[in-house]
Amino acid sequence: MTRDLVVIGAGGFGREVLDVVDAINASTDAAWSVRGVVDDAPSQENLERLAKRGVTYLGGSAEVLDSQPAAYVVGIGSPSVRTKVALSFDAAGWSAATLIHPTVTQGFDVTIGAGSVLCAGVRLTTNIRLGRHVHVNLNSTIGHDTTIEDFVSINPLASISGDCTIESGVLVGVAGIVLNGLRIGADSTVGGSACVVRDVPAETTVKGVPAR
Ligand SMILES: CC(=O)SCCNC(=O)CCNC(=O)[C@H](O)C(C)(C)COP(=O)(O)OP(=O)(O)OC[C@H]1O[C@@H](n2cnc3c(N)ncnc32)[C@H](O)[C@@H]1OP(=O)(O)O
Repeated sequence: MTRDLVVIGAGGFGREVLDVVDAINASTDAAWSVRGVVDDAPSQENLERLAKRGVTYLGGSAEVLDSQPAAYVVGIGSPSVRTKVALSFDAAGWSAATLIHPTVTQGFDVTIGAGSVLCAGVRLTTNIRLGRHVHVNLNSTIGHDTTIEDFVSINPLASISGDCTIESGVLVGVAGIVLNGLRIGADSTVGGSACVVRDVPAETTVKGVPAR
């Protein structure tokens, strides 16, 4: 059955989410019908990019929240912005869609929360928990027995080892590595290409090798 979908965010990740939708539809017989994209302040360039792919710009979130509820997904990389947007759509009775690119591989006993987006080439092994509205970007890997809490963003090529806990609202930058058994505290940021070798407290930015 085809379901109506609204994508929030006309920026880079919002349009990458449209690519995930296209790939799902190509592999599963038009699972989603994209009603359009919501953005409170789209650039002219991004409006032209949407028009070029034949996707309707629906307006800002306030006006769209007044329309008939559909499934929604937030294509915004920032965990804090994504949290606010998702909570407003949830409160208005919209339902979060989970989008998994057909090239994603999953092992035994993996659960993925509503609103999450897994991009091309992501690999999850076994006994993994992903919360709500988690983004796992291109070619990232998540190891065994790891928990990724709500609203986490894992950027491309990141590698989260086994037995890790990534608390809510964390951003792991492009090609970031978290060694096994570690905990990244809520709302922290791991810099691009960092290697995390010890636990990171909440609301902390770490970068470099070893990450500090
Ligand atoms: C498809 C996509 O595009 S997905 C998006 C991919 N992008 C990412 O994942 C970005 C991840 N973000 C980062 O790595 C950021 O640089 C952060 C969060 C680590 C730091 O951001 P800011 O606090 O704004 O740092 P800022 O740019 O001011 O730099 C501060 C210092 O840290 C250094 N620095 C910045 N990022 C890094 C990094 N990843 N590793 C090591 N050093 C870094 C800078 O060189 C600078 O050093 P200096 O003071 O000696 O000149």
